[in-house]
Order: sequence, then structure tokens, then C-alpha cells
Amino acid sequence: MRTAYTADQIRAAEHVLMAGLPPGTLMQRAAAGLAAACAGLLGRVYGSRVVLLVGSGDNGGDALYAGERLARRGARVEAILAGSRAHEAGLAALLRAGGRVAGPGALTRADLIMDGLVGIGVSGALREPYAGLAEEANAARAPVVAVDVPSGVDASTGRVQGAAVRALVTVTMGAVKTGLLVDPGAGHAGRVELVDIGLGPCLPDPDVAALTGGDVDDLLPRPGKESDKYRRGVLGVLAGSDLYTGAAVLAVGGALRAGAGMVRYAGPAEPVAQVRAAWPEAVITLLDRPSIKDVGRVQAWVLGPGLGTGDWAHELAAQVLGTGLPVLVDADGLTVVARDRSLLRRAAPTLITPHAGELARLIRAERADIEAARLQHARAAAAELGVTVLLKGSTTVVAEEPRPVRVNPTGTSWLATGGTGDVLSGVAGALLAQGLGAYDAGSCAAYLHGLAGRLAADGAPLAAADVATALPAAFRAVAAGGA
Ligand SMILES: NC(=O)C1=CN([C@@H]2O[C@H](COP(=O)(O)OP(=O)(O)OC[C@H]3O[C@@H](n4cnc5c(N)ncnc54)[C@H](OP(=O)(O)O)[C@@H]3O)[C@@H](O)[C@H]2O)[C@@H](O)CC1
Ligand SMILES: Nc1ncnc2c1ncn2[C@@H]1O[C@H](COP(=O)(O)OP(=O)(O)O)[C@@H](O)[C@H]1O
Ligand SMILES: [K+]
Repeated sequence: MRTAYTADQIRAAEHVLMAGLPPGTLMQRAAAGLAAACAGLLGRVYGSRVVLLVGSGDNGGDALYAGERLARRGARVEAILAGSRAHEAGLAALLRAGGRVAGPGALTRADLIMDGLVGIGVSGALREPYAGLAEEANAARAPVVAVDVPSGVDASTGRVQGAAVRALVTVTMGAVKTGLLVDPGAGHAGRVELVDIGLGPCLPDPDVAALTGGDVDDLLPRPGKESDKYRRGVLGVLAGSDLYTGAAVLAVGGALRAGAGMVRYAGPAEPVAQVRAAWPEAVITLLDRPSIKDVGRVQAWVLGPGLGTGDWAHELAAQVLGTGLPVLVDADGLTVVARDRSLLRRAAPTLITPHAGELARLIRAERADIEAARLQHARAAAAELGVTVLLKGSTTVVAEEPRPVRVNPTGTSWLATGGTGDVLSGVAGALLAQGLGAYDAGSCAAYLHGLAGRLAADGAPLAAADVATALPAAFRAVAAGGA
């Protein structure tokens, strides 16, 4: 499990750790790790040109001391001082080692740029000249190494207001910050390398967590010798309408490839015909009225993809949400419960899988606000609605009170295409049917779906059905320890 923390949590932990150490110890540890990471990127340090962007706080101090270390190994180090002051001892150390102060023009001749403008001490959008320097660094040909966090990214949330550095690598001190795992911040951070400065014992419970492939492998149910199709878990899928048939096909496809013992599909004539043609494995009930009575026993339900939003959908929603079984609500199902939120008041587990627009309707918020602050809104929705929330999008997050939000580390922008969400609902539903709790089912499904998306895309556009096809390869990659 990868864990991450807010700026306040880091500051409090640093305070405790620093109390028992000589002044400057932590900054030296940070600088040593930073210099080593930069040397690794440069390959040959001697003779290379390193340009430091130095702000007025300790983030700039880290950069200056790391610059000193590289200068002692023969690098030509130049510091651009962005603030009205710079870390005094750090600057003196750099100058003693042969480094010098330069103007912004130095950026164009750099082999490597170190972004020490601001770290966890920033407030609000970058001011000038910081903002302009961040943009010049992004435009330069040299790779950028961000110190602790890319300047302009909010370390606690991943929010970006205005200009922000885009790094190839972010060398972060003591513990990973939440904003490095959540977009848009994650997209600016590049590869995140953690420098151990001894903070571990002082850290509280994490703010967020990200599953690794190994964690997913440990959580996934596996059939044993005594398994049969019923014991492995049966999923019921209520999706599709005579107007929208594809959503039913995709949701059933995702479910069939995610380990359910059996998938029961129930719907009207058109989607029934399509699902039957695509998936002979599914057990099908043709519904001539909105009733789950004749569908047979299941261990969990998926409700919503392509279902429509009229009386038919409302009646089915009332019936499945009235059972004591785990229910995943997606797509049109979310529109129905947004109109009547009392449907979500139930004791059994409920996993909702909205994108930002659907969550906006559910919690009466603005879509753009949700996209800018995904964590905050997913958490608030989980608390307000009393359900587990899987918020889809560039970074998918899973929130359930009172646990740390799970942030999904897999996925690709190629997934932003119609129907991929339907596949995800099938995968998560199948995991619910196999006995995983909503929190684990949601986060394992997001992980596997994101990985399947990467495998299916492989640098080219994908269709939603390709994601379902790539699911077995994603399960195998996780089991083999290669994901
Ligand atoms: N503490 C520790 O033990 C360790 C800390 N470590 C390191 O210290 C970093 C935190 O250092 P920090 O607290 O000095 O804050 P920091 O991120 O450098 O920036 C604050 C300065 O930026 C400025 N500024 C603020 N907002 C701004 C804006 N919008 N736009 C422009 N400027 C803005 C503001 O300056 P002013 O306005 O006062 O001129 C303020 O003084 C941390 O990320 C890690 O790298 C490591 O060495 C490990 C040990
Ligand atoms: N920019 C993006 N980067 C990564 N994944 C994305 C992005 N946009 C959407 N996705 C993923 O694609 C899927 C889209 O789901 P959804 O919005 O429900 O589409 P649909 O309703 O057409 O199936 C989700 O898994 C979501 O996380
Ligand atoms: K920085």
C-alpha cells in the first residue's frame, strides 16, 4: 500500500522529528537524496549544467544544498533567485562550492532544472516572478526535477491554480504528499521518488492510500477446490433499455471477466437479444414488467447502465435497494437516486460509481468544482449519502467513511471514451458478488479496469469492449507481480 499525507500532517510530523535532532539535519538528508536523484538522471555529473529555481523558503534551501553537492562533483550549478530572500546558509554553501547566481536566461542552457520555488509552505496560486519561471522551466528542453512537490501544485489536494511546474521526476521528502497522487497534481509530478528523512515513526494515519498490484492480488477472491458457480458469487445486472442496449452488453462483459460464478441479466426485449448474442454464458430473464422477482438468487446487484430514468428504472431501483444485498448504482441509476435520495437509506453496502457530472447532480454541486477538488467532494458525498463513492475520471478515487480515500494509480486518458464506465460497473459488481466489501471492490475494480485500459490502449485509441477483453491480462499481470 502506498500512503500519502497532507501538508499539515507532514509539518506536524517534521516538528516532532526535528525536536530531537540538531538544526539543519533534515534539510541535509533531503538535499543528499535530491542530489543523488539528480545525479542518477544526469548520468555524468562532472561538467553538466544544473540550474536551480530557488524560492524564499526551505524548499529553496533543499535545492541550494543539493546544488552544492552537485557542484562539489564538478557540475556547473547556477541558481535563479526568485524571492526577495533566499536560504542564507544554503546560498553561502553553494557559492563556496563554486556555484553562482544567474538570471532567467540560464534555463535555456540547462541540462537539468531543479524546481525549488515552493514546497508545502505555498499559499494560493504562484505569484510573479515564480509563475513566469515555472512556465519557462516547462518550455525549456532540460528535464525538471521538482523538489518535494512541483511548484504550483497544492501538496494536500493536487489542485492547480494558474501556472505550475511539470516535472519529469518529483523527489519528495519524508512521505508522499496527497497532491502527488491526485490529478491534476499527479499529472505534473511525473515519477515520484521518496527520500527517507526518518519521518516514518512520526507520521499519523494516512490521508489517502493507493493500492499496489500486490495488494490487489491479496484482496482478490480465488476459486478453491470446493468452489462451484453459486459459491463463487452470482451477480444480477439490471441495465439496458430498448433505446440503450450497448451498456447492458458491456456491463455483463465486464462482470463475466471479473470472476463472478455466474451473471444473471434481466431486462426488456432489445437488450436481452443483444446480451444473449454477445454472452451465451449469461443467464437471462426477459422482463415484461419492472420486477426482480423472477430473476433468481444473486449475491449482489448492478443497477443502472443504460437503464433509462423513467418509472421502469425507478421501480427497479426501489426493489434492489430495498433488498439486504450489496448494490452498485451507476449511470441512469444515479439519475434516479438523485431525484429520490431516500432510496439510498439502507443498511446493506451501496457502492455508487458516478463521474463528476453525475456526482454534481447527486450532491447539488458544480461539476467544475468537483473536478478541481475530487478528494474533497468524494469524501463529502460519502459522508452525506452514507454510501461508498467511486468517483471516476482522470484520477479515480474511492471514499468510504471513516477510511483513508483510496486513490487509483492505474488508468489512461484513452479510457475517456463511451462505454468504459459500463465495463467498470460490471467488474466492481462481480467483486461485490464474490464477497468483497464496497471499498475493496471499488478500489480493486478501478485498479484492474485502469490496467486493462492501459493494456488495451498500448498508446492507441481503444473501444470499451477492448477493455473487457483485456481484463484477464490485467488479472494475470497482478498475479504475476508485474503490475
Ligand atoms: N520543515 C522541515 O523539516 C523540512 C522541510 N523541507 C523542505 O521545506 C519545504 C517547506 O519549506 P517552507 O515551510 O519554508 O515553505 P516553502 O514551501 O519553501 O515556501 C514558502 C515560501 O514561499 C513563498 N510563497 C508562499 N506562497 C507563495 C506563492 N503563492 N507564490 C510565490 N511565493 C510564495 C513565501 O515567501 P514570501 O512570500 O514570504 O517571500 C514562503 O516563505 C518543504 O516543501 C521541503 O522542500 C525539507 O528540507 C525537509 C525538512
Ligand atoms: N481523463 C481520463 N483519464 C483516465 N481515465 C478516464 C478519464 N476520463 C474518463 N476516464 C475513465 O473512463 C471511464 C468512463 O466512465 P463513464 O464516464 O461512466 O463513461 P460511460 O458512461 O460512457 O461508460 C471511467 O472508468 C473513468 O475513470
Ligand atoms: K518545488
